[in-house]
Amino acid sequence: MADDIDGARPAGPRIPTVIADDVHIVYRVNGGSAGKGSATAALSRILRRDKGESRGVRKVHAVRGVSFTAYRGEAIGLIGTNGSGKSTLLRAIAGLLPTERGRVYTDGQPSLLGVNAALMGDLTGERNVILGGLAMGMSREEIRERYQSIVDFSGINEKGDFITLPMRTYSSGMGARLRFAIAAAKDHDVLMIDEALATGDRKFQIRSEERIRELRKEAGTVFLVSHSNKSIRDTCDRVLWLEKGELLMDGPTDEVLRAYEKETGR
Ligand SMILES: Nc1ncnc2c1ncn2[C@@H]1O[C@H](COP(=O)(O)OP(=O)(O)OP(=O)(O)O)[C@@H](O)[C@H]1O
Repeated sequence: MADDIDGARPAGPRIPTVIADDVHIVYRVNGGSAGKGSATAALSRILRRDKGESRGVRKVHAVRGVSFTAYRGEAIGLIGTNGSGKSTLLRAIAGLLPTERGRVYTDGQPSLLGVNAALMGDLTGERNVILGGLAMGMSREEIRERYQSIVDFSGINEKGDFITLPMRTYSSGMGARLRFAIAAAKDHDVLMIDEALATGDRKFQIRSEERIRELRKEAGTVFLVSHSNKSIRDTCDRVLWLEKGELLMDGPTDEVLRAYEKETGR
């Protein structure tokens, strides 16, 4: 378990916020075409069908037996090469994917902030702030109070009045900044951020890293998926390293990143 390296964790007993107990996640994909074309593959498909297996459904075992306990005040980085199961694990913690085996226990409602978080492209940034706020359970009054600070935090209006344009006209970085600003306006029990920092520019990254540190002090738990080792180093005190769906390492940021960098050469 990681020791606190910068004193952000509140004193007193450690309170668990997320417990993953031997979690397995399996996707079922329709229309897969395993070995299509070869006579043996066709024969084995027919035999499988005879055994009652549904036609054309392939399974992807994306998370394999992951267990860990996260505590209040921790910022935990999730690292691993492409397709290692990071986003899938976050979605399972958020309750968006069922576990095939094992359980996820959470204290409070985890909020998942992905770069693809579902705001509406045809609505203006302004309307999306309201929509996002309502979706997070804020009242209209709370949204009105925080509206300006959300827009200021996002920096969307720094170069002109963009907040009144439809969100589909934003660059990917602008969209990610607005989504982060909306999610960060609320104190979360468990906030999960999927790559959001990587898309903003450096100035915005510094601002969002600052906000992550604040959220930790307010006793939430933050999970951050990122391919930027620097973002992970700057914000997290503990890191989970996933590879092929398995938890390879769980420990203090420096220790895990050093091993990861040695293994992957980056
Ligand atoms: N909706 C889906 N349906 C079927 N398989 C999926 C789906 N989403 C992800 N997978 C598979 O699950 C595995 C893990 O994917 P996941 O997106 O969790 O990885 P990741 O570590 O977040 O990758 P990246 O760093 O590239 O974002 C991969 O093999 C991927 O092909």
